[in-house]
Amino acid sequence: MINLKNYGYTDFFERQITEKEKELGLIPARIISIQKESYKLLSTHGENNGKLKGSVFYQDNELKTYPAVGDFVLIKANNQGEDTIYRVLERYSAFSRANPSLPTKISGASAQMVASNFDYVFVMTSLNHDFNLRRLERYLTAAWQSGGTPIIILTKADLCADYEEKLAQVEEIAPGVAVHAISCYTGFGLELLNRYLIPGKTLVFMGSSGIGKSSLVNALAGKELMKVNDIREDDSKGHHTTTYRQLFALESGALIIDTPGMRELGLWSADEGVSEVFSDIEVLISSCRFHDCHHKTEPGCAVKMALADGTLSLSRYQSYQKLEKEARYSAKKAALYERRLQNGLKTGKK
Ligand SMILES: Nc1nc2c(ncn2[C@@H]2O[C@H](COP(=O)(O)OP(=O)(O)OP(=O)(O)O)[C@@H](O)[C@H]2O)c(=O)[nH]1
Ligand SMILES: [Zn+2]
Repeated sequence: MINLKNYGYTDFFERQITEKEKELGLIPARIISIQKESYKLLSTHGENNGKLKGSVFYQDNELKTYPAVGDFVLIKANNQGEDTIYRVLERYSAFSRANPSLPTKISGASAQMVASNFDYVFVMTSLNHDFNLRRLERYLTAAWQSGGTPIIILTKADLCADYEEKLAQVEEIAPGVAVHAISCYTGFGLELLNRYLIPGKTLVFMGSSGIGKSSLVNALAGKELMKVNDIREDDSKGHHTTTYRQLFALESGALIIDTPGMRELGLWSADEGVSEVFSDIEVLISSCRFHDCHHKTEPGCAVKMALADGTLSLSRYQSYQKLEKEARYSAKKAALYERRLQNGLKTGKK
């Protein structure tokens, strides 16, 4: 019999099951892949296909949370055919695709969830063409916001003569985040990643196409689980090779989620994430003489001073301003939507 604990099931989920649900005979399962409308599940009964319980999911479209890969759901197991999915248990971390008109916080249904219940987010960029600190900041912001712990992975170290300098640049923009330079070709740096391959813990990968995600998955697995796309190194224009959604276990007992949606993540709402990534700037701001300082002409402005003496680079400050503005914008949208939703509920409309 399968022990769901080996697949990340914890008390956090167990506590969410009501007495009534237990009486109904519902049991937990983890979603391990989704293809169109068809779900693949893992429960104590083993692997099976599942379908949504229609009466629960289709009537209440706006508020229902649809399952994503990584979710723990409650099912009625069926030994003859498909299991029936009753509901999605609350997630401790999640990524969803950008949908600015329907913020994820409020509507799990419309903002498409692409992965959930992961512990580590491998934020990846290659040390050659893809290397871009500003993009890394955006990924990092989204990673913090997802609820997972970001780990930065700089790939293709074998193609970069000055990787130590780049590593230092990354450490500067990512205070408190572990940064690893690796090469899947030479094996350089890979053994240091073993510390994240903990039984029952789930990993996701974030990064542009062609930076070596599949190669890393294969290296960690010790065998070819993912097809590696052979792109020419001189143009770096890989195309998406992974077209199926999956959650699978490595020999170490760690779990990996790799879904196509993870590869298309944008940055939509970064409210909490921004202060994590730019904590140095937030510290500066808090030491401006005026608490409502605009960091323009005010005397005693710590930001202006840091910009002047070079402790804060202009590009980093500009990137902070941009993300902070986006975060404020999406927070406003979220609030507006929430108000509309509540008004709708009060008047009985949905
Ligand atoms: N030089 C070098 N090339 C690498 C390394 N890792 C991967 N590559 C190459 O980079 C290309 C892309 O690798 P993939 O692992 O398919 O990258 P991916 O991020 O999974 O790409 P998508 O599936 O398109 O998202 C392939 O040609 C790999 O052989 C490395 O450590 N060093
Ligand atoms: Zn100021």
